[in-house]
Amino acid sequence: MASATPHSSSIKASASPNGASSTNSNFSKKPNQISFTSSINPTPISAKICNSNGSPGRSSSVISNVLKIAESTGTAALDATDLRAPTSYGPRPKILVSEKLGEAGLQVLRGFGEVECLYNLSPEELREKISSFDALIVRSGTKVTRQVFEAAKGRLKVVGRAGVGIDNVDLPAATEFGCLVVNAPTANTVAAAEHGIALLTSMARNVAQSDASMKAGKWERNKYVGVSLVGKTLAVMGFGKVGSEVARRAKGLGMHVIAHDPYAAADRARAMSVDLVSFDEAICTADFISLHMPLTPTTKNVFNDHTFSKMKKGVRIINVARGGVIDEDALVRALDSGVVAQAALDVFVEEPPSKESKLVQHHNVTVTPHLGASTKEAQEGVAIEIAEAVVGALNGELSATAVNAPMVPPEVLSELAPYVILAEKLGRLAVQLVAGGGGVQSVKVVYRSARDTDDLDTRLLRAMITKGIIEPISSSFVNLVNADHVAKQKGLRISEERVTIDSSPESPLDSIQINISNMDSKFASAVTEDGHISIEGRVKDGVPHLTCVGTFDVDVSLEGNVILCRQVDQPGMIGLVGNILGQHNVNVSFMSVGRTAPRKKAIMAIGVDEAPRKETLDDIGNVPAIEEFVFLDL
Ligand SMILES: NC(=O)C1=CN([C@@H]2O[C@H](COP(=O)(O)OP(=O)(O)OC[C@H]3O[C@@H](n4cnc5c(N)ncnc54)[C@H](O)[C@@H]3O)[C@@H](O)[C@H]2O)C=CC1
Ligand SMILES: O=C(O)C(=O)COP(=O)(O)O
Repeated sequence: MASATPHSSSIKASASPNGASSTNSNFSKKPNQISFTSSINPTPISAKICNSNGSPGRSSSVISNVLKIAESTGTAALDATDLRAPTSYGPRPKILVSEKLGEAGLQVLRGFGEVECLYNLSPEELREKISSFDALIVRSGTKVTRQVFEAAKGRLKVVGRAGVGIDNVDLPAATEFGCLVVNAPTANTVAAAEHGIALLTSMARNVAQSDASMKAGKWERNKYVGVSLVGKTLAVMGFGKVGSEVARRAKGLGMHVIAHDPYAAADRARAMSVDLVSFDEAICTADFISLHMPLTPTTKNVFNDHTFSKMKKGVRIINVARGGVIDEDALVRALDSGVVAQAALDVFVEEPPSKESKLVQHHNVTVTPHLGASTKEAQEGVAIEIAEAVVGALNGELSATAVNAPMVPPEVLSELAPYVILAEKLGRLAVQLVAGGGGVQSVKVVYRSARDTDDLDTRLLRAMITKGIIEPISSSFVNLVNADHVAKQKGLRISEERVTIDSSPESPLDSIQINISNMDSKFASAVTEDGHISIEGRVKDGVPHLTCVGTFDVDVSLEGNVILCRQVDQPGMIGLVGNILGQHNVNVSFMSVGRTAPRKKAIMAIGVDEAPRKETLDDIGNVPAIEEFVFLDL
């Protein structure tokens, strides 16, 4: 075999409309196309793919991990099991439920996997046990820290938060470990809003304090004179799901409602006759302030000495969001000074707070032990919502409530399914064309599509290209959750370019091209004039095809592995190589030849079911007309 030779810049493929021709075992020649039918299975099947040593290797997950191929129909159904860690959980995944979950949700989980409910685990116990589980379901009481993900040793694939707030889950760590986090964002909205209103009204009328007084044998009618709500201004801080439900109910009580939320749409507020105002205007003008923003680095301690000092004297504060948005010591000071007349709190920086907490003990403070979501109805709803999300995620579906992965609607997903396989396979092929394999730093992906730019979500495709490029050359496990993170860690920069073509926008993509810059190739013909290793693929009848290598057009379905040969175009080459493979019991699934001109240089792309042994490849290399060749393991 001749070693890789410099690529001729004048090469231009031209054989068929796409410049390629395919071969057929019976060599029946169609104009510009010969199709090889002896071992072709036109429908994608879950192919057993072997490593070069012939054993089923990690590459076998290429198809099965990304897609479940429906063998009976030949249609590909997306199963984004790349959300899973590489360890397999067998038929019954194990699910740890670490806090009380509604029975209906537990039933959904039990129908799918082995469920263990272990409430009140200490952090140490959780870390000890977590590596035996594929999924963890928590509420607000379990801290899912980086140490938990580390202790999971790659087995934990999904954390389900049975509720809204995910501040108890270390999201960056989850993402780094490729663990999907899903929550149940809607089922407890009404419960939380109702609790907010309960706290508002009971605080205004001293219900809790007077109840305690009566139970202590007293009758203190003059002490517990309350304040009326009607006509008072309520500032809703965070006009999201809970905040807007609180606003709606407060309006029903005759209150004037204003809201502050930097991200809320003004027309949604207007439709409810709520004025969206600045933070300062909200806190300076309100008689009551109800907190409904998430705890984030920006909202942490946003209510502090400084902001309390701006409030109207005698303001009343309700918090059913998160304790951490208030500096609790500052609130005690504001209560003592009378700036804040009363507070009603469901949530605390530390839960449970210490028994000596001055805030909890304060006579002007009403407290509940994080009960916002605790209605029967909400708990059943949340349990079902999270159980379905976790089961879906373990089944490899992309979740609509994913917190750390793109949420891709099912219709987009099914349309993109074959392109997702194509993207990963092109990534795998491209990196194997690099001399030495590793060290790839800069990849440009060109998507040709007739669709508008915002009508094509390429995040999935980019993630799968990243996976394809990184996994064959490292021990990293890449999925949709951690693809960008792993790429960054490896110093791999993937830039994307969209080329709009004049064609039917019915299919989302015409082609995907991958270009790797500044790297030598072990197959010189894959290098373009401007020095990139370049390959391109398309989806044909739902099946991914390799359609261009360097400047040579080819056409090989990417269902098995691929051998690329560059040779002098001459009669008998297809038969010669086909014979060698046949003699070595290697099943050819597809062959295609792309050439510059008759009897000049040609590239033969051969799809093979099995990985050829070294002797087979040596025999191919010994064919005098073959100038270079490469075996690419899919
Ligand atoms: N006490 C309890 O049992 C419950 C507490 N919650 C908590 O209530 C909070 C809100 O929940 P949802 O309404 O379901 O969430 P959501 O996401 O629908 O609403 C949160 C809103 O806060 C806004 N926001 C973000 N940063 C803000 C800032 N700096 N200032 C003002 N607004 C800001 C967002 O734009 C969003 O509109 C969450 O923190 C959640 O954990 C929710 C349910 C039960
Ligand atoms: O959904 C939320 O954000 C809540 O705070 C509810 O918490 P819980 O599930 O009751 O521990």
